[in-house]
Amino acid sequence: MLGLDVCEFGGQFLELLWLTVCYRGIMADKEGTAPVHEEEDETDLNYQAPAQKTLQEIQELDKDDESLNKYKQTLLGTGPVVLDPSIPNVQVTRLTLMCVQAPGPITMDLTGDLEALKKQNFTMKEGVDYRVKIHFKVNREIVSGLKYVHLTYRKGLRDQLSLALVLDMNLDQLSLALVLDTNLDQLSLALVLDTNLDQLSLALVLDTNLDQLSLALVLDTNLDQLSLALVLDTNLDQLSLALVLDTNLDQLSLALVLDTNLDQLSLALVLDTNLDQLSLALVLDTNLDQLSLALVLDMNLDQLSLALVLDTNLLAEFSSSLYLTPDPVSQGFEQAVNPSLLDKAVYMVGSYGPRVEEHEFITPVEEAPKGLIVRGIYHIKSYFTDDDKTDHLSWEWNLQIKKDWDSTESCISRLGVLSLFSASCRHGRPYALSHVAFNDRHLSTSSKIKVDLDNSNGIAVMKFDNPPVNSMSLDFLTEFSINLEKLELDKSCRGVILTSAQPRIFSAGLDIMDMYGTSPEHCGAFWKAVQDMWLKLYGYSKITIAAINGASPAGGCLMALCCDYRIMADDPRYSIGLNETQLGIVAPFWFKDTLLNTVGHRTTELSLQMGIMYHAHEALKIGLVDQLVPEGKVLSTAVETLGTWLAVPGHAREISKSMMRKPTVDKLLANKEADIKNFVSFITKDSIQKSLGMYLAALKKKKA
Ligand SMILES: CCCC/C=C/CC(=O)SCCNC(=O)CCNC(=O)[C@H](O)C(C)(C)COP(=O)(O)OP(=O)(O)OC[C@H]1O[C@@H](n2cnc3c(N)ncnc32)[C@H](O)[C@@H]1OP(=O)(O)O
Repeated sequence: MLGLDVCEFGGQFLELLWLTVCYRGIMADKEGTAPVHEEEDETDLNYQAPAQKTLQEIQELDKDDESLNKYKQTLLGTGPVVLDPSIPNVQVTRLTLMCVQAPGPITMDLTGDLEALKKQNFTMKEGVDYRVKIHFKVNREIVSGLKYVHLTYRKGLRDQLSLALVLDMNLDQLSLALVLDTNLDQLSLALVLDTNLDQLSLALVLDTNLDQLSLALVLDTNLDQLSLALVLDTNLDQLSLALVLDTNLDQLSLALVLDTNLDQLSLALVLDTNLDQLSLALVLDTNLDQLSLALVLDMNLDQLSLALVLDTNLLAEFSSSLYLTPDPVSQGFEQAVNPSLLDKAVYMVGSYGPRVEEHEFITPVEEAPKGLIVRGIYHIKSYFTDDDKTDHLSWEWNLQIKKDWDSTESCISRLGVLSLFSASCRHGRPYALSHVAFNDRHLSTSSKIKVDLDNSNGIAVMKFDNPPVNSMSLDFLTEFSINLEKLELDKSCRGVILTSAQPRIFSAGLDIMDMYGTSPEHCGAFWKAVQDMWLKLYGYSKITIAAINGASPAGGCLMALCCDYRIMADDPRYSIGLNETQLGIVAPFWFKDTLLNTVGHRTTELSLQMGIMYHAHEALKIGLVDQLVPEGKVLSTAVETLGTWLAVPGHAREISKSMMRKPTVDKLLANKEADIKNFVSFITKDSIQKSLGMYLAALKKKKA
């Protein structure tokens, strides 16, 4: 019966989706002009827009079908929410850089002065994982094929550095020429030294790119003759070095040390001659990120000293105490200073209907670039557009990649919550209050988790408050991991209790809406957030206790299983278990391992195959939970229990925990990417989507 309903429903739903696609054509006529993206490639798909339907026409279709109407509401919204035609149909309100490791949220307000944003730098630590989240509103009409385009330019980029140093001394003559030319791929150095205290010549030519290094050094002196030749040639597999040196006519010493591998080249050249003294030391150290050059020259025919220290990341700042002449072909230098397009990212946002609440779109996880070479300021042009190139919003901003975050204080103050932070400090519970303030102000207009740290005992209580059922959406998971990480770093926190602020439900597990009908990119980002939550919680160094005050299926059970101890409300209405198979999906290996490590092999086998939800007493019997207490005492018992755990020597407890759990954690760490791929390919399968759809429909039907 359910199957039949779902089939019919599926057909209608597909029709609805199709009509939504049709809507594109209409929207193109109604909105503003297209932004000019010079850098954007055009692909003509010869697409013929199907017959157009208005929002009203779509809403009229099958209007007696209740379940279809519910879906229409989800997809299309309830209808226009802003009638005023002077207000744009699509309003982009915020962009947030979501990063678990960030000391505070990185949010830009897009409803204010966009010009001011151009001058503002948003700091990101190199190498961190982040996602971009965009909030936007749709006011009147369905908008289709939304896209977020992100063009990244390097600001102040010097992808070329040229240095020429010419020195000419005339106390019996010394000439030195140093030419250095380097860009990201190539480094060329030529050093010519010529001195006429009865003649010395030195030429050093160094040419290296990522694959090949050539060095030639020729030294020639004629105070009763000295010759030196050094030839070095190396490529990816090979290094050749030839050094010829011989003289003792009034003393000359030369030492050349060259060390290179694919990532690094170090060269030290020391030359010492005593024909009334000349000393030269050249130290060159370069890798793909960095070039350091030190040249010290010391002449003593009435004395000349020269020191040149050059340190550059091949891109940005460099300094020299001597003449620094740009590439003679000044055009090259000019070009180097101008920003150049480094990257273009296009994210398909999708189609959305009018709704009072804001929609949000989150990009897949990206890794911030890492290394000295990439640190610096990037200029970003953002476009919120669609297939028809309507310019819903374009703005510019700067992203600064740094070795580390700005200090917490400056980061928070930049976001305008410093006053809240200091106010909370005055109340003696700096973490909890500042954090709550920070959540209220930034993480979302509706914080999904309340954190309260009691400084008198070091116990933090995290209360899930994501109505109606504390489902773990991408936002929830991100907020959870950030909170957990902050508590881990907070020395005044000694243990964490997880519980729910919602009546009768600890957590309904993963938010099915994040897995049903969403893009593969979204599924990937979502799954990464699930993994991160698990990795953080299962491998958490501090004591964790689950105070399970309600139903706890699937992901809710997993979260409880990650804790060190589980106290459940003794109420027959509440059940707990990994019930994934009941949804037609398979719990991944790390869900299985977490259960296995708690209740043993046989129980896990039964539990997973059957997707069993255990009532509180059964859960206690199989060891899935450790203690049952009346509902009103769940939290206080958790606090008491944590107190007894805190009496155990912390170091020994922590090592024991790690000893037990590390192999399980390592297993996922070693397979993180593959696990994401598996999940995405599994969850996006038609048959799995159908199962999820049926499960959702059954949930709703049960309610009806
Ligand atoms: C390789 C793949 C591995 C994937 C792993 C997945 C692990 C998971 O966690 S999957 C999620 C599994 N969760 C469940 O099966 C729980 C389903 N929900 C329930 O059993 C019940 O909702 C409840 C016992 C938690 C609460 O029952 P109650 O009667 O109080 O509330 P309902 O009327 O059922 O629900 C209210 C509302 O919430 C929606 N909802 C419930 N659970 C979820 C969920 N997990 N994700 C998204 N939405 C959920 C439910 O549909 C209702 O929505 P409407 O008000 O719109 O009808």
